[in-house]
This record gives sequence, structure tokens and C-alpha cells, in this order.
Amino acid sequence: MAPVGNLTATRPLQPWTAPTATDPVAATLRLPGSKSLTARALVLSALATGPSTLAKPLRARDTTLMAGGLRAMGAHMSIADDERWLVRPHHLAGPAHVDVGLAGTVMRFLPPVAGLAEGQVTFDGDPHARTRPLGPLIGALGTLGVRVDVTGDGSLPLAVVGDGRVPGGEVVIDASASSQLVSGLLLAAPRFDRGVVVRHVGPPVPSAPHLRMTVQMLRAAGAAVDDGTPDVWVVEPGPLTGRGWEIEPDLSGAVPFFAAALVTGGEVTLQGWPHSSVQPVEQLRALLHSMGGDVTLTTSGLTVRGTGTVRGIRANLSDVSELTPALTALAMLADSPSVFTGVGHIRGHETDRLAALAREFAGLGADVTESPDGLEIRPRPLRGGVFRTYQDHRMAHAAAVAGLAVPGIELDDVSCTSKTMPEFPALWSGMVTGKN
Ligand SMILES: O=C(O)C1=C[C@@H](OP(=O)(O)O)[C@@H](O)[C@H](O)C1
Ligand SMILES: C=C(OP(=O)(O)O)C(=O)O
Repeated sequence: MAPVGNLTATRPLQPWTAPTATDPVAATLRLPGSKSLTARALVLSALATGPSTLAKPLRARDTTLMAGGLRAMGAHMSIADDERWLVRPHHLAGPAHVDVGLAGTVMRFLPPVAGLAEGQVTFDGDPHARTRPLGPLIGALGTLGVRVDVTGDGSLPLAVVGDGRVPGGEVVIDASASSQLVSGLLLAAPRFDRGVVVRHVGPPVPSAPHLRMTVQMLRAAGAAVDDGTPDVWVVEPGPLTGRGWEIEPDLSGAVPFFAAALVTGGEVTLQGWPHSSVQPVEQLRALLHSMGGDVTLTTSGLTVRGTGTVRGIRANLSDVSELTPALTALAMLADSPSVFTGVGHIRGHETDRLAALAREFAGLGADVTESPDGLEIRPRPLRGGVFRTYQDHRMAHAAAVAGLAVPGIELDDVSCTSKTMPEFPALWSGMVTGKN
């Protein structure tokens, strides 16, 4: 595996003072590829009948762990070139070990793949990964004919003991804790003997756009998928074809930069944005618009302009739950209160994000309350101070956004941004100082 900088769980803490903006930002950025697109493209490529390429993939901790996990099971991965990764499918077999790090994608997408391998594949990750929801996937795999040995309490560590084939069939799952529990089953399902029928029963599945992305990418790889009935997904058995995947820039990673345009009354353009995207750009456009920004797609890219006044909003963030930290920081700097709902499940993300956001912003003087499924924010002046990131890249994004307007916000550790964007601190400082 090509070195990717300091991406291990044992990386030393890297304190960082969030830079304050003295002028409106004016930046044109080329940001790394989407984590979610890269993860899916890697899995589908490893399960295909022929080779695939990924153009402009994301090189970050989560995606190198995904490539490493697939490689451990036998797939051939050439990922030294930043612009183009090559995946050659190969017979999948254990014994193998998959380090999931803290990546939800790796811990939910690869156990179903391991069911297709011959032999034992063990899974474990960072200490906090052991607390992230996995039980419904383990149960579903059992129903579909995959042996999963679990030593913990419905979570990591676990071992999948495969015999090279998965019977598949119908399964009922409560995926309210994470859309990834469904995506993981669907991505491997074309290779199951009978495909899969996944039926969700329970509170709403969050992050619906990520499920649409899974379905679109499966279809692009040649799978027959029916998602016409709400909460039911049918994947027919059949071959997946190798292909060239064009990875779009990461929209979620771009959001803190866009937020900077709103906070400072500046303008940020994300270069290389496609005319048609599988990421939830319309939902983001509506949210940023209601918070006082203007989002346009031009020949130079996706541009966000701000006025310097941020408006508070009331919004259900279920579709874009991973944006909650950056939007919370924006809401802290708004001219009126905000109420965010629909994101109870982010208590099971890299950290309990609702608790962590409430605690850390309260430490800077904020008036914020947690609800079971969201946050209520009543803006008032913040002060500098220590902001703990809990190994969560998006906590670092939130602190960076607030730091634009509040001098002296000291992150205990910014190295957590290596999960999805190792270059975040440099890109961010470059944007604020105008050196991008
Ligand atoms: O499938 C994916 O690529 C993702 C799905 C979402 O997970 P949840 O449904 O757990 O929110 C999202 O938050 C995560 O960052 C990426
Ligand atoms: C929730 C996130 O990641 P994961 O894929 O690890 O769930 C995220 O990136 O915000």
C-alpha cells in the first residue's frame, strides 16, 4: 500500500489553532474525491468480472483501509498513482484480517464481501469502532446464510467464516442506525446465489441520498436493482462488470469551505464539479440558501457566495446527517436561532456528535441544547478556548468554521481530518490566508 501520510490510529495528537478570517475568503479549490463514491467503486470493482479503474479517487484513511481490506481478501489493488487506481478482481479467500479503522463504510461494506470469500476473515478497528452499530448487519448476514462469529456484543471484533458462496434471499433489517447497514448488503448482493430482498422495518433509515448512490452505482456496474417500494431493495443475482469510475469531488468535505463563504461574506468555488452528480447537491443548495448563501453551478465549478450574515434555520438534516457538525458551527454564528432534527443516529457516528457538539460549543460560551434527535442553537457571542475533536474529522471541520469568526479556538487534535481529507489543515489555512 502506498504511504498516505500519517493515517494510523496511533498518530500523535496534532494541536491546531483555527485561523481567524480578517477578510472575506475568495478561493477556488480542487478538493479530493468523494469518500462514499471511492468506497463503493472499490467494492464493486473487487466483485466484478474484469478490471476497473477509479479516476481521481480519495486517498485518505477510510479509503486506503477499504483498499487494504479488499487486498487482504485477495483483490489486486494498484493505488500508488493519485490520479488513477486500478483494481483487478481475484478469488477472495481467507485467512485475512481487515482493519476497519473508524470507517463506517469499511465495517459495514466488507463483512458481506467476506461472506463470498473462502476461509476466515476477521474484522476489528479503532477502540471507538467497537461501539458503532453493527448488530443488524450481523443478524442479516446470518439470515442470508453467512456464518459470523462475534465475540463482542453485536459489534466488532468479529469473524466471517465463508465457503466461497452466499445463498442470499430475503431479509428484514432495522437500518435506522445507519444507511450503511443496507448499502453493505446491496453492494455484495449481485454475487449472492439468489441476490437479496432487503426490507427495512423500524424508525426511518437516515442518509437516503447515500442509498440512492448505492443503487445508482450498482446499476452502473450492470446489476438489476429495484428500489421502487419504500424501504425495500431488491438486487437480482448476476455479474458485475469492470468499468472506469469517475470519482466526483467530495461534497461533504467541501461544506466547511462553503460555510466559510457564508461566515465571511466571501466566495468559494469547488472546481471539477460535474454537471450531473450522485451526491445530494440540491439538498445542500437549499440548506445553504436558507442560511443566507447563494449556490450556483458555472463552467468553473460549484460556487457558493455569502453576504456575511448567516440566518438561523429549522431543518430536518436526516438526508445530509454527516453535515450536521459544519452546519452547527454556521448556526452558532447566525443572526437567529436554529433547530436541527432528524439526526439521532449521529450519536453512533465517529463520536456521539450531538453530545460532542453541544459540549464543545458550550465550552466556548454557546447556548445550545441537545434533543434526542438534534440540536437547538441560540446564537450569542463565543470566546476562544480548547475544542476537543474526539478523533472525529467533522468535529474539526466545525471548529474550523467557528474559528473564522472567533479568535483562539484551539483544537486538541486536527490529525483526525486524515480520515477523509489529510490535506484539510493546509487547504483551510491557504483559503483563509488567500494563498490557495
Ligand atoms: O454510505 C456512505 O458512504 C455514508 C452513509 C452515511 O452514513 P449514515 O447512514 O450512518 O449516516 C454518511 O453519514 C456517511 O458519512 C457515509
Ligand atoms: C459518518 C461518517 O463516516 P463513516 O463512513 O465512518 O460512518 C462521516 O464521514 O461523517
